[in-house]
Amino acid sequence: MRRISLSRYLIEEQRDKGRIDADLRLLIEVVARACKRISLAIGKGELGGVLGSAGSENVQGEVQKKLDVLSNEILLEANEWGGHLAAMASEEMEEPHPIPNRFPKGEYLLVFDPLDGSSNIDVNVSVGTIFSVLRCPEGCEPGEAAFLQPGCEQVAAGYALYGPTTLLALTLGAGVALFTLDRELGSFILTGDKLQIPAETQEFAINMSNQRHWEEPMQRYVGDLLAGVDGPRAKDFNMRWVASMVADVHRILTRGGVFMYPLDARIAGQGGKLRLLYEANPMAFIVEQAGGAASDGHQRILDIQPQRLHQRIPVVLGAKNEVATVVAYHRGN
Ligand SMILES: O=P(O)(O)OC[C@H]1O[C@](O)(COP(=O)(O)O)[C@@H](O)[C@@H]1O
Ligand SMILES: [Mg+2]
Ligand SMILES: [Mg+2]
Repeated sequence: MRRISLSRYLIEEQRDKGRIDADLRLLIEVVARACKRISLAIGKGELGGVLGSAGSENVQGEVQKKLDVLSNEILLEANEWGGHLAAMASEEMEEPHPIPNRFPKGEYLLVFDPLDGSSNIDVNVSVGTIFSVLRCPEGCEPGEAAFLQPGCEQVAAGYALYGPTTLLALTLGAGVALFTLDRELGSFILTGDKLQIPAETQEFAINMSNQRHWEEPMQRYVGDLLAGVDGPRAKDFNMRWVASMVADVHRILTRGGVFMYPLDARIAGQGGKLRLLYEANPMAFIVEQAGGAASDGHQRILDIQPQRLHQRIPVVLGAKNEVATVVAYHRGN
């Protein structure tokens, strides 16, 4: 593998392969720079005064951590003046944030979960940032309607994982590349290319404490996994649950598996737990680009037409054959 920097990788994608234009290249550079700043803030922990609650709630009624607010501000501030965007939207903001008139504007839309896995911050477990890039439709007003595009329209998506090392996974629609932050150089360096998720797996990720609230097909499916070698699946399954989607999806990208956050009776009214535009769609894009699949249990996530900016959906993603099996259980097969 050529240990090239993210900048060099993006220049090659633009100049040699013609996959992206200069604006998209620079936009991703800005997002990566913001992720480096978030990584530094997280690394300081208690010493940087960044742990704990911010004493506020976001639009979805969730208590905001100081790092939720800080990460959102870092991403907003870094991208505002870049000149490549029409607007941004985030988990932490009720409405989209149009680029102020004093800054140059571009034709892209950026939507992000600035800090994913907030419940893990204070216990020093991996968290991440998830982002998705869309094109602002021709002549669009950069309001909510502009963002309501199905995930198959994404032109780029990625996540930063702030773990023992800081990683950046990126897709531009032609495979998934992985970069590791070299802390001395301050650069993301290519350490994985054309990542592939094996079609078969014996590992699943789900919050088992919600079991009694799931719908019948999910109860049956997970019941059959737990029955192991003596059950209908005739093999033993291992289970992992970090409770940071970025970390759980990254494990699947690295060693395979299936990740699920299904509908449960308590959250049925809100459609699910995970957010379509800035959690499910970017992760579905990455997983499909790595040869995996992503479904809400019934249909391909990337085909879903969003109705609202903060819409939630059930998510099943990872190993292609295992996702197909989950869908078959939902069809009653
Ligand atoms: O606490 P639970 O129910 O296990 O849920 C964990 C899920 O919630 C999330 O933390 C939601 O993300 P936020 O921290 O951005 O709200 C996912 O990352 C994770 O998969
Ligand atoms: Mg999240
Ligand atoms: Mg979040």
